[in-house]
Amino acid sequence: MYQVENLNNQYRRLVAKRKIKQGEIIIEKEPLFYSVLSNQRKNFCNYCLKASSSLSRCTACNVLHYCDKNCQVQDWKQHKLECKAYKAIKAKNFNITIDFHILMRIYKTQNSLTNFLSNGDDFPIEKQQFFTEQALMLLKSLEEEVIPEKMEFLISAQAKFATNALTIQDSLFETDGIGAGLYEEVNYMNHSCTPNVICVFNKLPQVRVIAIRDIEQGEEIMNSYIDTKKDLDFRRRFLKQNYFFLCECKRCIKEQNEGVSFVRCQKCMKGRINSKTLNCSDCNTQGQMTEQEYQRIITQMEEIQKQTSQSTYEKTIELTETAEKLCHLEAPYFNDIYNSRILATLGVQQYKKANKYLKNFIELSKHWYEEIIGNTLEMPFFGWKLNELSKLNFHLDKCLEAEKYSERALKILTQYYTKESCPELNELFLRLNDIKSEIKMKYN
Ligand SMILES: C[S@@+](CC[C@H](N)C(=O)[O-])C[C@H]1O[C@@H](n2cnc3c(N)ncnc32)[C@H](O)[C@@H]1O
Repeated sequence: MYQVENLNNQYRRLVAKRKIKQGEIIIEKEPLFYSVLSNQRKNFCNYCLKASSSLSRCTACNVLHYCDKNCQVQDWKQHKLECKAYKAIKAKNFNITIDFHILMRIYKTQNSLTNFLSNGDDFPIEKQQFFTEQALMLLKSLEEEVIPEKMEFLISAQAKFATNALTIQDSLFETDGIGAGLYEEVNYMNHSCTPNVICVFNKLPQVRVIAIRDIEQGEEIMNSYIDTKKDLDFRRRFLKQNYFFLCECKRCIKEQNEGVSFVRCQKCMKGRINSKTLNCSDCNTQGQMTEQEYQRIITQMEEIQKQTSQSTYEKTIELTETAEKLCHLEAPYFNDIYNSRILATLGVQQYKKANKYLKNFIELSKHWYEEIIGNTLEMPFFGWKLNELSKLNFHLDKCLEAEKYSERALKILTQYYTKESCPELNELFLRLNDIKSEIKMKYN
């Protein structure tokens, strides 16, 4: 279905060997190495990566958490090689990050990750010093001699992990990630801000790379390394700092040349201010806004985006209203702001309002995915949002609506997940049965 192309013997990419239809699974792979993010260790099992509120810790090192004896025994094959070292360094208050943990496993298996790009020299000097410190700490914890070959191996492994690690997501995309892993072949996928595939985790920690739109024969298969709803500045800055390239995808070039228009004109309150010309689309006078005013609005929107996720219901509503005066709803910040508004409204049990907001949110997201990113709506994200809408409608006793949303959600989600591996999908199947029974009772 795909092949690896090697340009100038240094830049690899994945290319479609035939037309790939939207929804087709392109790659399905187990990781070479994976682990839970350090800040999620108390929430997800280090072996099966499933969420649990009753994980138990390895009593010897107190670092890794497991859901049961079986997972602990399975992981012991690897963990026995590091447990003593972790106990020793934990006592010195050294923070065992996911990077350090994976580095340890790479070192212990002596996998030199030959096919993984390292970007070694591009890392800033402070980062290279950090890699050196971590390598020294690792050898010290194992009471091993520090020799140049070992240091070189450990520094290169860290650079390779930083360049190729894939974030492991929960199926509902509710967290910023539960872990990270290194997956062969997936590591050849380059970035685009208008990706044609998405990575999902149906059977943790296995990854599935799935086409989110039709891909033509010869087209490059590309995923996104970042949240595609971020603005041009953010995307380019992040990619430059972490992956050392200037993104020149079609979307970045278009936004760079034509600017974007989502800031509301503060004079007429109707038109849009173009980020390049600072002209309003409605009153159409030149220089409707100064660069400083424009930047102030962007900063304020970023601030509101952060604040709404941790505010009370009243404050969230107030902040959303302020945001609506500053920007049109297509602004990249509204996705998170709207999501917080839905959660806050559900929190105070105002289900009818939440239902209305959720419908608006889906409309808003449609705009993003269809017009800006150019994808279809057949993405898991929409499936889960439709699932939420179905739950809300069922709760509000609107069974016919609930049935319609559940069926649409199932149609999308079964392309990505199986009910045997994804408990949330199984729940959706069961709920649809309940909804259908309720409808039969009501209308027959
Ligand atoms: C996970 S690797 C992708 C595969 C890589 N091209 C290879 O040969 O192994 C990530 C690295 O690929 C390069 N890369 C990925 N996407 C790119 C893009 N859109 N433009 C330029 N370089 C890119 C950058 O060097 C980045 O750090």
